[in-house]
Amino acid sequence: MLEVKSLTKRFGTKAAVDKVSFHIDRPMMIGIIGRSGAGKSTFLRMMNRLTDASEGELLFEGRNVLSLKGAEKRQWQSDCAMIFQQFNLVPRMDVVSNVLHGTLGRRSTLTTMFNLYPEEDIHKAIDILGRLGISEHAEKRAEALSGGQQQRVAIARALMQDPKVILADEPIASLDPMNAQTVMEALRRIHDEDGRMVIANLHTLDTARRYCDRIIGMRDGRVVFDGTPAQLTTGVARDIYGAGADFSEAATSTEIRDHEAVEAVERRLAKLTV
Ligand SMILES: Nc1ncnc2c1ncn2[C@@H]1O[C@H](COP(=O)(O)OP(=O)(O)OP(=O)(O)O)[C@@H](O)[C@H]1O
Repeated sequence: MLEVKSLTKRFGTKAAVDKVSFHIDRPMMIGIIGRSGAGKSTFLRMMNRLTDASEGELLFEGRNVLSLKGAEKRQWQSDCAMIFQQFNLVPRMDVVSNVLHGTLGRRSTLTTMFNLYPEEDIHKAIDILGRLGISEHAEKRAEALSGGQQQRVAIARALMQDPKVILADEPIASLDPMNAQTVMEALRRIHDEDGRMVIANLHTLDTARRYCDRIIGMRDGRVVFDGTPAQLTTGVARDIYGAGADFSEAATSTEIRDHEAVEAVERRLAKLTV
């Protein structure tokens, strides 16, 4: 289904992605983990052709997507929708119009300029918002929503393209733990219910373990781990993050904890001990 062979991207002499190879034979939810600069974003950007590869192959359903040009390349970009850490919505535009922007690839500039969307698309957008639990916000401006709700709008926009693959680049990095959980659950459901492949770059181990079927660990552009959540032991994680014996999983955790409450207690205790 997806075969990546010796995929490499160099910026000058530095290889940001260095001979990455792996094979995925069915739609799965895949987490790519690794510290900042490991090459995770560059990999996703090559996959949906935002960045050209320096070397290697990336085959999806037998087609080398790296050699696609023109209309075929645009079709591929529509087949593999991307969502980003910062949502990339139009803040002052209402939610449903933001979602309808997901159909831009197949519409003329004129109809887009005048916001002339077919009724069928409007119904589809509202149905998708309903699936993601945010249809009651359809008429609000995107900027009026919480981060987690905005990210679900971005997922809805991606779903308007009816993609085969969803690429999510740090989708929860800007969210608090509660919103992060809602967004990860939405991505998981899209995979489970629609059978779409989801590939998400994640900073945190516990999120990857909890939501993904397979985890790929990258370090300095290379794949240093490829396995199931159960195989991702603390020792392996230490290797992926290039950390020493003092490595603590908590440092990469998004577990729901009441941080503010803990900090408030710590501040109070600090005052008492002065
Ligand atoms: N356009 C670019 N020009 C030069 N170097 C780049 C460019 N894009 C990425 N890099 C370098 O490639 C390496 C991998 O970057 P990349 O953004 O893919 O890592 P990442 O694992 O996604 O990290 P982060 O989580 O911080 O985004 C880094 O050393 C980065 O500085």
